[in-house]
Amino acid sequence: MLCYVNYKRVKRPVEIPNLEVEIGFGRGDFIVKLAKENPDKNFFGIEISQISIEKLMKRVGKKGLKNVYCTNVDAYWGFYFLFRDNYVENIYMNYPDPWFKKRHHKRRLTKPERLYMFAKKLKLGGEIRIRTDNYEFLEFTKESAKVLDCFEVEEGTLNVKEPLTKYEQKWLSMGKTLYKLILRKVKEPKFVEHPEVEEVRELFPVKVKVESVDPKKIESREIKLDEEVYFKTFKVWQRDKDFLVECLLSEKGYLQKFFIQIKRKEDGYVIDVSPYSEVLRTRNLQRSIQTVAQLLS
Ligand SMILES: C[S@@+](CC[C@H](N)C(=O)[O-])C[C@H]1O[C@@H](n2cnc3c(N)ncnc32)[C@H](O)[C@@H]1O
Repeated sequence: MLCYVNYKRVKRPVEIPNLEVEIGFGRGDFIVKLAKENPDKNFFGIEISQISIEKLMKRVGKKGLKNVYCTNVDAYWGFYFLFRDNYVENIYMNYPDPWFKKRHHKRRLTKPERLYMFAKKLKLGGEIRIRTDNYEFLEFTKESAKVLDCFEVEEGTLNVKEPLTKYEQKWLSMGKTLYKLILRKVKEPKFVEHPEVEEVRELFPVKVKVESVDPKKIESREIKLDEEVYFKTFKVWQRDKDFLVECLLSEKGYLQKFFIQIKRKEDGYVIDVSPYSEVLRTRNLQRSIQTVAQLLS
């Protein structure tokens, strides 16, 4: 959930001083070590794996660390929504998925549009510190950095005495060569086209004047709302005269799962996002509510 950090609601942009961010912390060994060794700094982990989040929070709680934050979202959108420009002191990526196949390169964390977002939010003089076992990934990242034209680049092989993370341990035990790549921000990045999501101040409920609701009209539908914007409905639950629709909205890769409620009123039904769903209010979320209304009427 985007507006939550450790299940506590946070205001956006995040106001946490001396902040460093680890992307894809996995088991969390590195971020926990950093936090213990640097009590005067704060560390923010971004992970798409919910299990990793749960594990990190448990560990942080047990150790009583007060300087670790984390959130469960894709790193690009985490940076996009949470941080101000020129805010983050350093960014760490340890052994990001290399996505070997060419057709999967678009998933790489360091493709230009993603690196652009990380660079924008990084302070001048701050560094993106990457470790990888995959030289081709390192070369790819250097190419992206060239496009942005805002980094001083430093690279080399790693001489590791004590493994930092689970993956580092794994690659070392296999005798692999490990590499480091440091991208130091020395100026603002050149503009690169990147995905954006339009937020709105409020979502408005939509009224439909129908006698009854036929769940078949709204169940298991997939509707393309725009380029790279898909709205899906799944199951519909009925409770007395009201309904709840399970929904998914994918906007340029930013995913929201939520429920839409359809409430019986005297002269028809009112359709709105369920108060039990935590959502980011976007233009396309409003269109999703309108779409359900259209399907019903
Ligand atoms: C190969 S593992 C490395 C884990 C850890 N850094 C280590 O060295 O042991 C990659 C991690 O990145 C996370 N990840 C992949 N894509 C991500 C994304 N777009 N945003 C945030 N985390 C991501 C995965 O869930 C996984 O935990």
